Amino acid sequence: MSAETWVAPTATGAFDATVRVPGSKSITNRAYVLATLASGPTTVRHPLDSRDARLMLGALDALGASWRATPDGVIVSPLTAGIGEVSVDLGNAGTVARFTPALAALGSRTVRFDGDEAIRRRPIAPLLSALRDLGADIDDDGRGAPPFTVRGSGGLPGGAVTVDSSASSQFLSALLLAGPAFDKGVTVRLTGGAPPSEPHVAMTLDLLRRFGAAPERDGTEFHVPPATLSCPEYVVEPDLSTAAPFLAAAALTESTVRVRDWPSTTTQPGDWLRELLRSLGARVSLDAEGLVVTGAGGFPGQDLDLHEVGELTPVVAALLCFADGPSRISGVAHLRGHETDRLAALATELSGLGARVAETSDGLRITPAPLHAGTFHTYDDHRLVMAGAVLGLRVPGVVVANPATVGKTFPGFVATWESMLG
Ligand SMILES: O=C(O)C1=C[C@@H](OP(=O)(O)O)[C@@H](O)[C@H](O)C1
Ligand SMILES: C=C(OP(=O)(O)O)C(=O)O
Repeated sequence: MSAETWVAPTATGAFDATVRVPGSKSITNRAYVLATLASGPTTVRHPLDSRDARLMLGALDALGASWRATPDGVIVSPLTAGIGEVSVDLGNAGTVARFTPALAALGSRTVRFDGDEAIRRRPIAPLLSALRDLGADIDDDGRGAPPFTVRGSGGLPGGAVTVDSSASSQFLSALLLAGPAFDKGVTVRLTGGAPPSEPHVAMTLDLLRRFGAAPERDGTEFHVPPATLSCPEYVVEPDLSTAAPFLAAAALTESTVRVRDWPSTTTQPGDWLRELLRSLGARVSLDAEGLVVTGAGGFPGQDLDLHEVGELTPVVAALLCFADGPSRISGVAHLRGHETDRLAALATELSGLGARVAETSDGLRITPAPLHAGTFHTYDDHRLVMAGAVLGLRVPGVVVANPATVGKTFPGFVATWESMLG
């Protein structure tokens, strides 16, 4: 692999591999945020160590929390009071950009938030407006995206607020995660369409409960009363969305792939992959060791609404390029505000390798066609690197640009992928 490109390896036959994927980004970064609001230290075991997780720890450090690494985890100590001006680097991490501004508003520092060029295109206005309604003092340039500055005033009254979370479930999750620390807690009523990524909302409620809060939900209304949080130890599950390309590999090469430590119950959206792979004819079984998937060869085109599991779209789109007929992906208009405009990027890059892919208003239409060698550009999007790897399994000469960008969630992806193929 050169630094700039990686020729994704082609499978020469069926294989049998066992894979370990790192901790869930979404769980790790929620656990870190809640740990800073707890009354004592939290040991987060098996957390993700990646760019997004480090950006979160860097942000929490700037905001006045402290942490230290242990051999199998990170011990996070709560936020402390402090004054002065600090900066938070958001990189291109949605969880950092959306989950940490409320923490800044609860503190006493003046905090400037900014990051990569790409984060300056990702929506945040509905969240900033809800935080202002809850008492936060925030300056922004009116574009509805970073940069922005939060002037902490030592606490927030909280109370009732409405938010349109249809562009990202992270707006809602951000308000709920900070809810226990507001004087009056928070009552959030959703306006606009249903938030995407419903499992991530369930994940937020689950972690709040694990830290001792008592969130309640009644349809589109959520209530989080004030609470003293505590969770001396939290064990992070493997990231099931990171597992997606490995499971797709089993499906595409009639191989067997075991993903270790797949949880028997989880709020992660990646658990839906079990259902998808079964509908593609794969054999899927879950036992104490993990998930085992054996691919079955050809599969029909699919009509998939991915609204609840949008982050899986790049890998699923790559997989569907090998279906026996056309497929449709819908419900994911919000992917235009992800790491990149994922619908445009996937349409361009999959078409560039020979597939017939068209953008729709909320998804993609994919008509399989013989694919050929070429460069697969990745737009600083970790999940496009994973999609390129999946394509390369069946198409010799797929050159994945900027493979290192996969370090957002899995710095060891290329090495693990190559060792899976033996
Ligand atoms: O809360 C979270 O951890 C996430 C929520 C989802 O965001 P959107 O609702 O913006 O899609 C998901 O796509 C992202 O990868 C992680
Ligand atoms: C949308 C994603 O990330 P983020 O946490 O930056 O929103 C993703 O990982 O697919």
